[in-house]
Amino acid sequence: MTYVATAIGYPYIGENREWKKSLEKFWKQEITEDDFVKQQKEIRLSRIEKQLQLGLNVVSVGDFTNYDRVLDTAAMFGLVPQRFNWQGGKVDLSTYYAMARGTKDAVACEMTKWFNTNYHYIVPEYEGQTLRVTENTLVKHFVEAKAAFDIIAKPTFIGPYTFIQLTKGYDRVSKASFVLALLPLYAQVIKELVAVGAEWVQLEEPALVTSLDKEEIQLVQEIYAQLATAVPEAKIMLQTYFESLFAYEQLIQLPVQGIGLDFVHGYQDNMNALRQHGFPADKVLAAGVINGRDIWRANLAEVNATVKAIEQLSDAKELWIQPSCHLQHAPITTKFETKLDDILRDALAFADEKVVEIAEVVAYLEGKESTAISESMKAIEALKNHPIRNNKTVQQAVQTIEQVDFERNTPFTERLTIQQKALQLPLFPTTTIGSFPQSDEVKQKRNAWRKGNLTPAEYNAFLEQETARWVAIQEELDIDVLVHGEFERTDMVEYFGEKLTGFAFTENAWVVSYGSRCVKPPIIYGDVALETPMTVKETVYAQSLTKRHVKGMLTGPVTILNWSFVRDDIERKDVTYQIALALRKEIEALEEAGISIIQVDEPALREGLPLRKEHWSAYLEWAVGAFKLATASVQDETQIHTHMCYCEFNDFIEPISALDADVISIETSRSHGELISSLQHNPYDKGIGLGVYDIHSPRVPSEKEMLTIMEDSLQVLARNQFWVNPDCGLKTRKEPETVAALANMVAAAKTLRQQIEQSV
Ligand SMILES: Nc1nc2c(c(=O)[nH]1)N[C@@H](CNc1ccc(C(=O)N[C@@H](CCC(=O)N[C@@H](CCC(=O)N[C@@H](CCC(=O)O)C(=O)O)C(=O)O)C(=O)O)cc1)CN2
Ligand code: MET
Ligand SMILES: [Zn+2]
Repeated sequence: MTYVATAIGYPYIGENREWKKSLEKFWKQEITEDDFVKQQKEIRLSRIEKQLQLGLNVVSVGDFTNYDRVLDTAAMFGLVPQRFNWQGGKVDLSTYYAMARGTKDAVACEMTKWFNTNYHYIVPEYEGQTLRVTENTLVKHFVEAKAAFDIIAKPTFIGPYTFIQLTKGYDRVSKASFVLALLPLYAQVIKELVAVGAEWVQLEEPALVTSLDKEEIQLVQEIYAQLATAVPEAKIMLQTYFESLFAYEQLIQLPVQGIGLDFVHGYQDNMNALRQHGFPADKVLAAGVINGRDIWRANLAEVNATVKAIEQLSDAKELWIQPSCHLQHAPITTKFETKLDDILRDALAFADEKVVEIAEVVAYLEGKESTAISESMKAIEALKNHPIRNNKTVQQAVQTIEQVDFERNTPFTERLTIQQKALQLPLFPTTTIGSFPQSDEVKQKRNAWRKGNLTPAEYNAFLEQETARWVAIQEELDIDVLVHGEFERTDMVEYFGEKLTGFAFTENAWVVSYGSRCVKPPIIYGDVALETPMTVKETVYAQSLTKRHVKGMLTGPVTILNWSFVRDDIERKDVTYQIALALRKEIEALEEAGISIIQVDEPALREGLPLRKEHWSAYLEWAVGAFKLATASVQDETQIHTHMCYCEFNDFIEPISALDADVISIETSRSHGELISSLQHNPYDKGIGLGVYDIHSPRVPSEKEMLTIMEDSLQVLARNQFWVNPDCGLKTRKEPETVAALANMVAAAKTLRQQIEQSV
């Protein structure tokens, strides 16, 4: 048996986020395009070198990107929407980034969650364009790696079925023509790779782990049959991840030379399938056995046992050992984390340490002796016994939750009347989602405070000054419900992690969230408890400056869970309930302090939805439950808001309603029509603000544009339920464009009010 240590993909942001910094400098025109291209190449190659040094036998190319790998695939095939005025030829960087970020004249392509992760990809749009291979970047990167290190790398890109599923713009009829146009291009790219010496080509097909109907399975079979005919000379590694392969018995027979399975997230089902149906003797099995999207050190004794079992159950002619998915979802290295609790630090493995684990597993299979196994077990045992995992009060509180704790006192329709009376808001109230621009000054002051160059009092005074300035701006703009601006927060999850016990936060554990934007997820490693209020001071301060309502602003329990790295020794449900109970206290404290509108953001509720429909109801029961547990104890007069963004919401209206939040603000501007039509079929009766402009673009939308969106929305929503707000928080925007856009938004709301008044 041959064993190969490999990875589906390795992070591209760089140990110190060199990739991000270079890209942002290029956008700001602080470096030239030539410099940028050179820097990106250096980063690309240095990460290959590192993976080789850490012990991989085969590394991937094509796992790197200039912004997003789905966008790369779209650009490679010339799938550029007309509005970007692309003149053909190669897709130049300016067209590429216009699609990602929008321009003055063209709205950006839609951005949405990559399966059940916190990464967002750019949604390809098919408009019937003539497709062709604009540039085979995979060949370029393959040749570049060969020249630098004399290796045969494994080119990887998004496979045809997944790419087709993620593309929008076609209906059932034109789907066939899209597939027909696309497949020869896949074949061409693969042919050219083989011609320059590639042995394996990896096609990533995470869509094959989602629930598929008969027609979809048939399409998958047709696609791969056609590819096999078109490029018989290629060896295709069909790579799946995030769950077990759907319809294993059928799909395992696809005419490809290798199949990759996720034995971490799809462990149970993939093992069962393997036991029942075996694995074809003529194929290579790539086994994802190290969790590619968490931060925990693996128990190598367990992993080795799994791998041995896989080996025995399959007839595979070769076994590849790899992390369960692209490592872009994990931070890069633990070596900078010098401030963590020793027991915790010892139990961590980021991307580099995971690569080493892969090499260790292969060494074990090859019969080499190593102390790695016992060391991993010791580290995990130590963390298990950590006192922070033994907070009896918190554990007891979760065990004694009762049914009444999940429900508000009064049903929504009655609350609505009570709140309307108490809050006295105009028709179509205007508001924002919470954050205002995190200017360079805000970040610099925070940095100075962290380094001890600014006293806590000075930092606090600065934050208050910034809040006061923005309260004045909001009043000037005549916004109805104000926010304090979230200037004290680096990130809506990391900030709460720093305040709650049971969390640890890192110095450098960045992962990419979209484009160049990164997040530093906190680590939940113990029982979660609230010791002191987290947001009361800032909110009450803002409220003291104005007669208008200031909305309290919290991140919800499910989002805190989904955007953190979470301990895996207890159920996710129980961790979430612990967070929910902590938030419940915070919400009660805000209410007690006189705050009458409280927003609890749950943008990650949808992304946490299992990839298989049969698991949805179990997840939703506790996820929706956690939100209700956090929010249900308030008075009828207190209005609970929530917010969601950058997900597919069309099949999600029911769970949203089940949250029993009085008002939701929801991102829609990049995919407006779809949500509207979905609301038509699934009536929604609570307060709702459909985002009227895209906040990911510096473009200032006109009043007229937003008015149109509002008028469309009113086709499916009642007047007294409709709120007006942007798609999401404004922290990434600059001040001038923010103020200009909000001014147009308020003007549009006022015009709409006038129209209504005139019509009665
Ligand atoms: N966790 C999470 N997930 C999410 C979202 C979210 O808000 N949070 N929103 C959606 C995605 N949207 C996002 C929007 C913005 C950013 C974002 O702005 N990220 C920042 C980092 C934010 C941060 O922590 N900033 C630190 C600064 C960290 C830093 O870069 N410091 C400099 C030095 C400071 C300086 O700039 O002077 C350095 O280390 O070099 C701070 O504010 O203090 C970035 O990539 O640039 C991320 C995600 C979905 N998923
Ligand atoms: N309150 C948060 C903000 O405005 C919600 C963001 S959702 C990703 O930034
Ligand atoms: Zn949002």
